Amino acid sequence: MEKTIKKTMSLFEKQEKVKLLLLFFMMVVAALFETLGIGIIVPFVGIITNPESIHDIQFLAYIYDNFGFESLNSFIILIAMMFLSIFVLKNLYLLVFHYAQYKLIFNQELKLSEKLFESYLKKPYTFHLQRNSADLLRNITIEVPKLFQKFIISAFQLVTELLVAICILALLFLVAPVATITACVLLGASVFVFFKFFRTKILDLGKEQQQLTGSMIKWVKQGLGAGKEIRVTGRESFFVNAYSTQGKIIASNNRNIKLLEYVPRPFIETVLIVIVLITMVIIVYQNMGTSEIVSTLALFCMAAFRLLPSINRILSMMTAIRYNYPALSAVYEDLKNEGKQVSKQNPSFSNVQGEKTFTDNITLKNICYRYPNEEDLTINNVSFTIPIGDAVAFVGKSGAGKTTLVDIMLGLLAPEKGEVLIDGTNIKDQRSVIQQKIGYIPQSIFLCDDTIRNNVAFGINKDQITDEEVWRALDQAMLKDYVESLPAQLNTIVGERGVKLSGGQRQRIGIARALYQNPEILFMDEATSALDNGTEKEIMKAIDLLKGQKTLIIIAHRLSTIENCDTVIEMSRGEIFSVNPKVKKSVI
Ligand SMILES: Nc1ncnc2c1ncn2[C@@H]1O[C@H](COP(=O)(O)OP(=O)(O)OP(=O)(O)O)[C@@H](O)[C@H]1O
Repeated sequence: MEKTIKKTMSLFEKQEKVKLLLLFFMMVVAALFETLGIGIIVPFVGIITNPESIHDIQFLAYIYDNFGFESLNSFIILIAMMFLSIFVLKNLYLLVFHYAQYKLIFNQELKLSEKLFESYLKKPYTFHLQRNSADLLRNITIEVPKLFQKFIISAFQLVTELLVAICILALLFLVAPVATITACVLLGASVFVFFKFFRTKILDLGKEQQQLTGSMIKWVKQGLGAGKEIRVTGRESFFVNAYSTQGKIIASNNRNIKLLEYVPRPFIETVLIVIVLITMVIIVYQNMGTSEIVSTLALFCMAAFRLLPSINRILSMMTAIRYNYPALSAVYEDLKNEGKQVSKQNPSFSNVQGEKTFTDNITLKNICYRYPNEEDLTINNVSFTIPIGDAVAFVGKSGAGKTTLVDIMLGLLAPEKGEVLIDGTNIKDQRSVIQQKIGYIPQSIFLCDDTIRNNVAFGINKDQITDEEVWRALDQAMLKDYVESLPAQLNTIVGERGVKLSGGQRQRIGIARALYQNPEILFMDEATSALDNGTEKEIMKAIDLLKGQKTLIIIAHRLSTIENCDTVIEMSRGEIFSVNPKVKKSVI
């Protein structure tokens, strides 16, 4: 319990905790209002059954005597109006309270899902190598809402209901202590037995549900992601079956949890009927006067009327909290050790070619790298220096470690041993400068379902994009003529993952994207392999024009791509096999 509260609180910042505390006080007032609504039943019924009793209540007698009431009947109308006003006030307050509660909860939900999304984007690349994106998608879009709308709201409502129940029971205790104590013992024991029995089962169901939801998202993603291959080979049913296997277990779990939420209702109802009957017997045996018996019974019936849904809710809130606890764990684990949320403002962007930031060289010193959970080193003691302004090519058989080495130079993977220096400074220590000055063209380009302009000026605010620079980059990537021929030109939407473009056009958008920011160092990881020989030659010609202005680091399988490089480094099994080899087609 303490751990759960700590975990929950760690998701909120100081200011938000203050708001939560405020909400807690509002909750206490709400519970008092609820109790007041029930508590005033006793004097009200007492006055109706015995109007003369107003003379025994000092406050009412004062009003009756001093405000010119001529008959008890007109005074009873006033009392009824007061009674109604208290109820209206109570319900208005509850409306405001619920508004404040939902406002805080849903604002926090948005904040936390943003924080989680941001933290995933900023996690080291190795984190993403080890986690399935379906689980991350599930955490942001399903677990965070579940955490707030099911876990936290249930916790809030549980506290409110508990407070209401305690206040009502305290009120009952004042009127009829013996009957109330009997009721408390019976009710407490019933709730305890119920939970003792189903506690573990509920938590296990919650955990399984979370894992299965991730699996279902994974199968949908995989099925839709491989749409073309699936249609060609007619394997749709394989994916549908895999999806529905998980779905069936989810459906059966949902049925079980709904049943567990329902079971307490008839059970508690029976217990409460027994309690009311016992209470009546106790009251009758206590030899009270008729009016007292009627008003006490009215109080008990009203209390039972309010307590029954309250206790039902307490039980279903306890089930919901337990069932949705895994959502808290998932979000907490992924946000653990995250610092404060950073500003949503994009870092300033400049693609103006000015004075060079890097002037000397890029040096790799004794780099060793091992992928997480792997035994063998993928990169083994690699050292070399690339003078700034040079064009260097990495060649070697598939799996030799070229991409891994480039990922290390990009700062995506942190070496187990050794360091990458640019102009003598470790890249770790100049991260933001490097992000501005490095361009990277990967093997396959990720395109957003957006315009060509926004895909070239990727992740840059609209007001910072210059169309001339977009055209310049498209020109360098040999795509200007094509884009000019389109009716919407730069405003053309490329479709999801660029489906409205050819493979070569997609790749060229990626090249234009890297060139748009005028990088000083350009990494190309088989960037032109999807292009036909003619287009590749043209692009390489354009890239060759950048020689001297930019440092070019190229991984390529085609001889033609690297023929103008200053240095060719041949890799084999994670090591440098030779430098400037007589490149044969077989090694590339
Ligand atoms: N995330 C990973 N986890 C474990 N091993 C990996 C991972 N990524 C790559 N490897 C392994 O590291 C080795 C080097 O892979 P890398 O992608 O660097 O080779 P490459 O030379 O770029 O190959 P290619 O030319 O085919 O792209 C391979 O044996 C590969 O199986």
